[in-house]
Amino acid sequence: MKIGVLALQGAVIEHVKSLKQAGAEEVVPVKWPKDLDGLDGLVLPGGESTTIGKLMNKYELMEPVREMAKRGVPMFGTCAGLILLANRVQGQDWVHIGALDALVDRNSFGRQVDSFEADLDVVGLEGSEKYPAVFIRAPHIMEVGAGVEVLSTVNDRVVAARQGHLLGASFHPELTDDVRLHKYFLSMVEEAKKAAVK
Ligand SMILES: NC(=O)CC[C@H](N)C(=O)O
Repeated sequence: MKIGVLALQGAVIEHVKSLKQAGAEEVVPVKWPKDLDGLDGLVLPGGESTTIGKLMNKYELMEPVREMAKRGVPMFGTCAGLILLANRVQGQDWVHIGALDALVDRNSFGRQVDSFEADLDVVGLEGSEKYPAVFIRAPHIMEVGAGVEVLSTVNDRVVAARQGHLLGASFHPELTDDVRLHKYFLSMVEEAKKAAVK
């Protein structure tokens, strides 16, 4: 299993570590289109979505990543990565990858609480302990399409969701020691691989 982490800006090394801890055999940083070759899954880290989007265009990664999403390669977008993955962004007339059927609102938790932690119930994770989530100038999901499963909410706001091979979270799972969400993503990658073999 080979997982890529988009490495243009943001929390890259932390995702690499978490993925390895969660059991990924090979994790590679993605900077150039050739780095996408042979990936079984791709993580889109947090940072600043406008900047990452611009860099994806500059490094000619946007089109191939869109194609991969269409082909069913599993992708996990966290924070800015969720914004990159969404097919609608509130108040913005453009999208980036545009794959996850969701309307996302940027920086939606207000200035005074730009960063906070919350213990969440997340559907599909191992065990019954709450998941410690770190939110940094985080987006939230305002609406989801019919094929999207809501995995977690904070104050009635959707902060994690899945649509088949696509996973998105408002928070930063790579900044905690709890790697259950990364494990969950790896299980999606396994599923996709099995489906492809059949
Ligand atoms: N921590 C983050 O990734 C913040 C996301 C950032 N506020 C954006 O809109 O892109």
